Amino acid sequence: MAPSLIRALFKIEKLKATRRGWFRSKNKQRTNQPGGAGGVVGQAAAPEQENWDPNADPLSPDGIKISTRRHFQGRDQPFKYQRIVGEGIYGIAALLHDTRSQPPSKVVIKRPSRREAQAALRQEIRRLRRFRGAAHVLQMVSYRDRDFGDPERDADWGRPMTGLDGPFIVMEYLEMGSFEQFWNRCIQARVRVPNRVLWSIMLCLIRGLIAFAWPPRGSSLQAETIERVPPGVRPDILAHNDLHVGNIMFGSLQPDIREHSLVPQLKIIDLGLADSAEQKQGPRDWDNFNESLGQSFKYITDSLQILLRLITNWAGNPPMFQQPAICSGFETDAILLWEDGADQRYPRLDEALRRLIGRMMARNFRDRPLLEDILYIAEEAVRTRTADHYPSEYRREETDTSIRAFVKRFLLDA
Ligand SMILES: Nc1ncnc2c1ncn2[C@@H]1O[C@H](COP(=O)(O)OP(=O)(O)OP(=O)(O)O)[C@@H](O)[C@H]1O
Repeated sequence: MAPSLIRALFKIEKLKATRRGWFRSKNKQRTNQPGGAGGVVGQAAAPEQENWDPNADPLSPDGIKISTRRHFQGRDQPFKYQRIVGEGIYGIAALLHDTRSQPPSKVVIKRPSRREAQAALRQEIRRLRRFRGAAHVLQMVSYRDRDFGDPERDADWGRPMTGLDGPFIVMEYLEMGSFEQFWNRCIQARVRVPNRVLWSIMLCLIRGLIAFAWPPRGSSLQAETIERVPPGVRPDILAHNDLHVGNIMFGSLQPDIREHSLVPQLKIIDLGLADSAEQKQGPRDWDNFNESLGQSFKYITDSLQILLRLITNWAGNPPMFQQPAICSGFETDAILLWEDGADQRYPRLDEALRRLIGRMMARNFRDRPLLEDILYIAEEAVRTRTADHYPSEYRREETDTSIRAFVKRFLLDA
């Protein structure tokens, strides 16, 4: 192959890998604050006021930070400004304390810091409306956008937001940070992630995928419901288009819901680039559906593959241009798990999980299992696996007590 072609291919692969989060973490700082969300450079570290330009253009990152802080520092304002939790190309995300609720709760407001980013935020509002009620997608609490009229102006939300320019989104606060931060912590500690935690993460990712195939389109008061495959309903697929490890975040523990009583649920965020799959791929048919869903599978299992790499504490970059490995007679891109000798290298890994990932990442989407089937397998694993399922030498790290300690160390107290 000509060197220039190799270089071009390498660039494409690196771009893809960066997108997936393989390289991103090196350039990021962690906030290291208890419950601190966000992994974006420059957030909430130094005293914010001193770093911002007071004469900044109102529609610039500094200008938006200043106007947000000022607005929510008003004396009668029930939402109290806390800090910036995220900053990106789009704009800023600021944490607010809602003093009216009992006990007081927290929400995040996302505002664009560039004119060009306003359209993406409007798109995100449009998309988030479709996901109302989805347990594994970020939930919007309120918003303002001309296209949809003023915020859902009930007495609760309208008044505190008066005077704040749209578009903006008010959303639930995901207090335990991103999958990427979690991954970094695990890598640094060279820790093995228990199988039952991996299964729980896998189930969340599958449920998120179902939400993207059948967005619930709930009302503004819709309670969150666990995603299931609706029998006989054709999917209405939305492609996320930016599903990297920084855009998957941890929510909270839910003692009343078995699935999340030990491990917090994951939520997909940042729907600014989400788009209908059919717009990209022409008229919808089942092949298109499978293909676009297959692509989402790949993003999702890329995230999971990163997690699985923790088991060997391998922090290097993935090999490029690799031949696929073979799993159950199919070519798979889950190479790390299925290349020769991988089973001996990951002796603690639940074989059913290894096989499921191998099949989900089959290179040919026609070889991938049906969504209903992977959901069933993951649900059953989360429901029925206890420490007793695992060989005696690995059992200790799979007990409820060990998992609680793991979650406390790497998520709750991190
Ligand atoms: N609801 C939330 N709760 C806690 N932190 C959040 C929330 N929403 C966003 N963040 C933080 O802000 C960061 C940026 O948010 P988001 O991904 O929505 O913006 P973006 O500029 O579109 O990002 P990207 O660079 O991934 O495209 C997130 O990575 C996260 O750290």
